[in-house]
Amino acid sequence: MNITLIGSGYVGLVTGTCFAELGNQVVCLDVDKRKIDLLNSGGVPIYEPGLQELIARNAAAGRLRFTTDVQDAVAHGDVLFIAVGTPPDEDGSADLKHVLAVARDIGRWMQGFKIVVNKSTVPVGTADKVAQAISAELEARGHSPNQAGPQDGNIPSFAVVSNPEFLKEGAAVEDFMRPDRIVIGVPGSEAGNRAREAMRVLYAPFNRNHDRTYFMDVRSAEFTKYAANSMLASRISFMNELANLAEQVGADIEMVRHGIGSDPRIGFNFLYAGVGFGGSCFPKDIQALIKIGQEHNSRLRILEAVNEVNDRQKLVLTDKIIRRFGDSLKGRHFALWGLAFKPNTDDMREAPSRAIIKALVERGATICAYDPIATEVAKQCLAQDFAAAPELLKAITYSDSHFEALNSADALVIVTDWKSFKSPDFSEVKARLSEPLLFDGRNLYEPEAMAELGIEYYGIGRSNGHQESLT
Ligand SMILES: NC(=O)C1=CN([C@@H]2O[C@H](COP(=O)(O)OP(=O)(O)OC[C@H]3O[C@@H](n4cnc5c(N)ncnc54)[C@H](O)[C@@H]3O)[C@@H](O)[C@H]2O)C=CC1
Ligand SMILES: O=C(O)[C@H]1O[C@H](OP(=O)(O)OP(=O)(O)OC[C@H]2O[C@@H](n3ccc(=O)[nH]c3=O)[C@H](O)[C@@H]2O)[C@H](O)[C@@H](O)[C@@H]1O
Repeated sequence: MNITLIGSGYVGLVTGTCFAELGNQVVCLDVDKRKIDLLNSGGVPIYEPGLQELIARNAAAGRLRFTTDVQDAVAHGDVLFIAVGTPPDEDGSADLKHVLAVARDIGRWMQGFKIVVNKSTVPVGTADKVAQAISAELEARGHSPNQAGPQDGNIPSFAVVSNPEFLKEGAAVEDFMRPDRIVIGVPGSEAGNRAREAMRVLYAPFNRNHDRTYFMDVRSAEFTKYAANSMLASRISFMNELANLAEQVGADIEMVRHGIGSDPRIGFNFLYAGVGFGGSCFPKDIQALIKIGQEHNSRLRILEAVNEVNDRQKLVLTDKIIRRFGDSLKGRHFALWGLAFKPNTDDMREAPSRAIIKALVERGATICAYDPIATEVAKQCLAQDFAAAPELLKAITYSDSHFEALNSADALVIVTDWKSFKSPDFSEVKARLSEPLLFDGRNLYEPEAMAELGIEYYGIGRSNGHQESLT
């Protein structure tokens, strides 16, 4: 099948590359010329395990190409995926300017029948707005908009489908290739029926052992995406809130996690307490759903709390540091392991490390940070964060060795749960730190083991560390 991905970021690039891997002819379009030039010269603009090899293989096989030429990209695809960003507007609602710009581009250039697929995360009702934007362009070209069904091959007609994406960064290729489910919302029309059949064929390779596809109406598909992210984020904030209470009552959240996760109705996934959720999606999607609720006079109180708890949680580790050292951290130096919002990605969007670094540096501390992948992206993001006080940036240095980052630090602060942090040589850690002191925002280690090693250890929700000495 001929497929076009409009927007070649985390979702567009992974989706396009994976469809090419399955034998489709794929064009990835982006407005960012630097991104496309980089892709055309064999580079990959994001870090995602396995992606580079897949891109190289499929580009070499002639199944995958990259362009900034909208007309060419729209002409190529029988299926046009919209995979552009939907960032939060000032009031928290999803900003659809990129999605609607793409819809207009499609309407401006399309010939014949096109299946337009919203893969971006968008509010309920967006498919209708996309259809209106395409129709307006078609009318401007002198065509009467025809969503009903293509009788003549050259007359522009289309169906707008919702196919939200559930992949996780850091495991995007794996998640895309082995999805739990494929949600497809199709309109109830002749064009919709044709789109449904095309989507069934496109996704057939994922359904060989059992059918994972859920066909539904467009609005339910759009809503499903927000519901899934909201449910996952709620679990995390719930566990974080319980972790904070566990410290007060002398319980260990890791024990509690095992105790509840073993109930299959609850399950073990997404029950890890930590420094709060970050990334480009949970924070913005929750805000967007809250906003949708407000607009429909249906306030989502639980989600409001999920966000509030998360904002607070990003500073829980800093609070522990302040309680240990006092409010001024002038003269204190910290080693910080992990900048990315989660392991296996270089994505720094809404990363808890940004809030933690800001809070420490504003109190006078200096930091040496190490991240296996995200350092370069982090430097750019932190430059933005400190735009109003650029002199504070000097307080942050970076190391390309996690051990060297420890040298002469007053404590080690762990923010991201990269695998390579899980079993460090603790004698080396102790030798390099000026004090054997560890603030672990991801509960990577056991408090008892740390005590045996003579390391003063503070986790999240762990009563049997040194938490009591902070209160
Ligand atoms: N990042 C993730 O893990 C997931 C993201 N999503 C959703 O997918 C959407 C895309 O997210 P990401 O891929 O992370 O965004 P991204 O920011 O990495 O990529 C978006 C790309 O679209 C391009 N773009 C913007 N306007 C354009 C236009 N008019 N024509 C062509 N290209 C244009 C940008 O230059 C950028 O390269 C969002 O709605 C997001 O919520 C959904 C599931 C997972
Ligand atoms: O819509 C999206 O963009 C995506 O958002 C999330 O994926 P992602 O943000 O890439 O990463 P997650 O693995 O979900 O982690 C999000 C944040 O939650 C944190 N987290 C996750 C799990 C957990 O138990 N505890 C916890 O604090 C992570 O550290 C990270 O900061 C969802 O998991 C994907 O299904 C969805 O497609």
